[in-house]
Amino acid sequence: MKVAILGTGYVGLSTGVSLAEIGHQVCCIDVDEAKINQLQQGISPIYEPGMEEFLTRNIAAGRLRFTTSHRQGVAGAEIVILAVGTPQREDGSADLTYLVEAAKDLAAYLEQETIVVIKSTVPVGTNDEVRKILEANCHEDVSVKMVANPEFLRQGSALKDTLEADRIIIGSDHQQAASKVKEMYSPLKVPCMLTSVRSAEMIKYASNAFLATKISFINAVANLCEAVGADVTDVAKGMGMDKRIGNHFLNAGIGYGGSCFPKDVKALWHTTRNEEVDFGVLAETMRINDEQQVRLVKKTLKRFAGDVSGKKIAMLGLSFKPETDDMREAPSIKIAQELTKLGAHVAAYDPVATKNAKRVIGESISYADTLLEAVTDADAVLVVTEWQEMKQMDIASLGEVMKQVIIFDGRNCLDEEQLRNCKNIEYHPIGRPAIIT
Ligand SMILES: NC(=O)c1ccc[n+]([C@@H]2O[C@H](COP(=O)([O-])OP(=O)(O)OC[C@H]3O[C@@H](n4cnc5c(N)ncnc54)[C@H](O)[C@@H]3O)[C@@H](O)[C@H]2O)c1
Ligand SMILES: O=c1ccn([C@@H]2O[C@H](COP(=O)(O)OP(=O)(O)O[C@H]3O[C@H](CO)[C@@H](O)[C@H](O)[C@H]3O)[C@@H](O)[C@H]2O)c(=O)[nH]1
Repeated sequence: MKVAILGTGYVGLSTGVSLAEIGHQVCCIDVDEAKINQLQQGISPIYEPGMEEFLTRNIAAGRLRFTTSHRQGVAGAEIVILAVGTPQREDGSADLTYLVEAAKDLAAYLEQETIVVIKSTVPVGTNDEVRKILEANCHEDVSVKMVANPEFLRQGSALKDTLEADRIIIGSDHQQAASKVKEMYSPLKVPCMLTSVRSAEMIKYASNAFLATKISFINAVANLCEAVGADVTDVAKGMGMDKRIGNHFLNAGIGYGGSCFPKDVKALWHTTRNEEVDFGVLAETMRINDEQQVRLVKKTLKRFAGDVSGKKIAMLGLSFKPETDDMREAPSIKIAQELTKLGAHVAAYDPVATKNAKRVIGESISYADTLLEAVTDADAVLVVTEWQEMKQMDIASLGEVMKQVIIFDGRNCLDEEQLRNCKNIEYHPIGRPAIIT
């Protein structure tokens, strides 16, 4: 099938290479010339495991190409997928500016049989609004066929999530269009659910809000565990053994970040307010998350009797999760700001996100080239992102370089056995008893 994709971000690019991989002829379009230049050479503008191999293989096979020209990219496409960003506005609602622009860019090149798929995360009713824009700007003979097809991939495992998704949601009021989109995905052998456009749009927000709520719930349980002397890791394991609860997304830590959960919970909250529907749990989810993101700062401050000024704090991890260089809404941002405000000197290390972090956090903190450089002479270590490198660090040798080995683990990711075998360390996880040797 001939497919065009507008937007080569995490979603557009992952979708593009995956559809090429299963045999479709894919053209990815982006307004960002620098991105397209890189992609044409098989270079991925984002850090995503496996992406460059997929790019190189499919470009070489002639199934994948990149352009800045909407006309060239869309010409002859049976399916056009919109995967542009839908960031949040000041008031928390979804900003649809890019989507509206993309629809206008696309409209003139729509052909009679083209199906338009919205993959971006959009508030309920957006497909109908985009249809109106397309109808107002396309050739008069074209009858616009829309399909809502939200995306559920996670950054860091985007390709695996796309190729081995749990489900594909196809929302359309046009049966033939829905069947065609189902056929496009058929080589993946992933269950497809056909539904209405509005239900498809809602499924995306409800899923993200539910997962975010699960995280805030377990973080609140973690804080309670600390107060009453229980261990949240065991509590989550015991809860998760109940199939009705499930063991996924019950890792307590320093809250959710990233380009999706924070903005999507806010956008859904905004919709509930507009519709005057009471959904207070969303407000609590956001409130708990805001507090949880600075939990490590509070713990550090308490440990140093309320004064961290002049202390060197090593911050291990900057990206919002491992295996990505994305800094959007990463807890590291708030942690760096708060510690700096308190007069601490933060030395941060991340295997891939430093370049992006410098743009977001700026020069108020220092950036180490290695983990060892960050922890040398530090008064405390904060584990902020659970990269493999952090999980595998040699805790026993920290004593040789740090002033004193005090570790605050915001992801509960360090090896307990190793910690217990080390001498003269203090280890403070989230929602679990401290280990002091
Ligand atoms: N990032 C994720 O993990 C993820 C997962 C599922 C869903 N989503 C949703 O998917 C959408 C895209 O997210 P993303 O993270 O890939 O965004 P992104 O910001 O990484 O990429 C969007 C791309 O669209 C391009 N673009 C903007 N206007 C354009 C136009 N008129 N024509 C062509 N290209 C244009 C931009 O230059 C950019 O490269 C959002 O709605 C997001 O909420 C994201
Ligand atoms: O048990 C958990 C699981 C996740 N997180 C945090 O939650 C955030 C989001 O993690 P994750 O969901 O793995 O990454 P995303 O790439 O943001 O993916 C989410 O957002 C995407 C965009 O909408 C959706 O497509 C995915 O299904 C959804 O998982 C990160 O800060 C994680 O550290 C936790 O704190 N505890």
